[in-house]
Amino acid sequence: MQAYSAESQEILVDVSSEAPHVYHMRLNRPNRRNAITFELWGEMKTVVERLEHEPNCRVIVVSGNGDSFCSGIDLQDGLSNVITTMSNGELDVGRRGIALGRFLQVAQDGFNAIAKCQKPVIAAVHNHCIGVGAELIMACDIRIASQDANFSIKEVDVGLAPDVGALSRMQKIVGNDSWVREMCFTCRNFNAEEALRYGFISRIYPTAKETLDAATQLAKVISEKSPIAVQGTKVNLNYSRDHSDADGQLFVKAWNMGMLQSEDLVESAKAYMAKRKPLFKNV
Ligand SMILES: CC/C=C\C=C\CC(=O)SCCNC(=O)CCNC(=O)[C@H](O)C(C)(C)COP(=O)(O)OP(=O)(O)OC[C@H]1O[C@@H](n2cnc3c(N)ncnc32)[C@H](O)[C@@H]1OP(=O)(O)O
Repeated sequence: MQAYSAESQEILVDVSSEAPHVYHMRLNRPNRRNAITFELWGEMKTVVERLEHEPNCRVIVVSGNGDSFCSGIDLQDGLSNVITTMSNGELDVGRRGIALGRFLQVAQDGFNAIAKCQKPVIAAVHNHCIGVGAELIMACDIRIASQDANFSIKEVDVGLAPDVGALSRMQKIVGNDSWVREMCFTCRNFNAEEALRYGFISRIYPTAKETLDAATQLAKVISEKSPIAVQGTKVNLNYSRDHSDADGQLFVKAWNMGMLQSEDLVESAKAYMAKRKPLFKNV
């Protein structure tokens, strides 16, 4: 499954399946350090939604081809539409605003597709993870990185408030609000060790290859579990993060009133008693 650029026929987001039930989605603009364009955001949404509806896919790994994970928005091609819209003298301020909103929505939709996808998404980061690259991984469920990874919430340095998820997600990922604000206001680089210390990532590996191998291994472990239970866990973690305890518990009770009736509960118990690995059907 590939997502081609309509303009250049470039593969912007490369998808492969390297293990049963594990799909690997790579940002594929290595000559631009995987800088993101609006076209790539659109392709990302298409790819993630396709994988969400692919019964064989249970876990998604995201990485970047080439020397860096992602160097942020494409400062050449990514901002040209925005700048053209802003300087369109034929539109009044309200119409320019609405047109800009449409671009921002495409960007948000690209990453929201990852956050909303019922299947866990694991980010394997190496080297640069800048601006919207850092916002991308904030939409993922699990973030791991190589020793050389370096991050920055760079948006203020290009004159805007981060608007593709950092301001709504970063405080929920990281418990230290003071550190979050420092990173967002100063745009300074932080390395893998600092990211790990503050809980922005959960593991560090020596090299990019080892990080990707570890992400794939982690994905395999998750993919062998009941897909009903794993996807239910993601849906409910997302729901409970944004609701009260009482609402969260009501939601998971309603969820399990349906999902407990799947054959996965019985299969898990049978496998335990028979001292064998459980086998679960695709969903
Ligand atoms: C809707 C939201 C609107 C805006 C949101 C913005 C949020 C952001 O993402 S802000 C962050 C923007 N990104 C940056 O400021 C980073 C810019 N790039 C760099 O600083 C460096 O390239 C680097 C990532 C530190 C890597 O440096 P190095 O290893 O020395 O490689 P280079 O020779 O610089 O890069 C190779 C090649 O890639 C091109 N490139 C790299 N990043 C971008 C980019 N973000 N946009 C466009 N092109 C990029 C670079 O120009 C080089 O191209 P050549 O043609 O080979 O010269």
